[in-house]
Amino acid sequence: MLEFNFTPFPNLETHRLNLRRLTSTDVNEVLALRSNPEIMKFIPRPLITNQEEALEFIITMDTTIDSNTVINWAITTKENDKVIGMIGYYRMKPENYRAEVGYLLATEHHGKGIISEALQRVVKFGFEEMGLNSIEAVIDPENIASEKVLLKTNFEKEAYFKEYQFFDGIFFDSVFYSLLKKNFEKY
Ligand SMILES: CC(=O)SCCNC(=O)CCNC(=O)[C@H](O)C(C)(C)COP(=O)(O)OP(=O)(O)OC[C@H]1O[C@@H](n2cnc3c(N)ncnc32)[C@H](O)[C@@H]1OP(=O)(O)O
Repeated sequence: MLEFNFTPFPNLETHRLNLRRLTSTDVNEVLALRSNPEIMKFIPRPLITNQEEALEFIITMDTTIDSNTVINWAITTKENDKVIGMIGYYRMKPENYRAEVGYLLATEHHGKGIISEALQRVVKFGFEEMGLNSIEAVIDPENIASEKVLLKTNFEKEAYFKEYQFFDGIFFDSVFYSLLKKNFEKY
């Protein structure tokens, strides 16, 4: 079974971005991201509605990183340490050397290739540092922007599950994408 170790926290860097640990000082940015119905439209999680819930989210992330069960990075630009998005492996399947990646980004930064850039780095970390053999991403079939990000990062569409998830009284279809280590290594 694969074992993860996120201590010390792995800060990552890309051409334009820093990927760092969330701290309690990021509470307003986390609240802005997770309370925005437009950003959360395709993410089946309850909206965060106040600072207390945002702080609780940060503390939960911190605890799960400490226990090596989840890893989440705050995305900032190199010019400004303010959080503009988040990316992470939110569901681990260590017995299968596999993890599920997820991400979100503040609306004003959409369409500039930011998540593609962050994902490329996080995928590299997943294969080279975490020891993953495969990475999966689960998206809503209407989430075209997320699909484009995955395809640009060489993920392949594997399956379409009808009414796979139940959230807020509705059954949602889910599309599964994955990237295998052996295919990542080709690029
Ligand atoms: C696996 C998962 O985590 S699923 C959940 C993903 N997160 C969300 O849905 C949260 C809300 N959405 C977002 O935060 C962002 O839109 C993301 C994360 C999906 C994409 O981040 P971005 O940094 O904007 O992506 P990036 O700029 O790399 O690429 C997006 C591409 O989709 C395109 N696009 C964006 N919206 C749309 C749309 N509605 N229809 C068609 N294309 C679109 C962009 O033009 C761009 O295309 P290009 O590569 O040809 O230029």
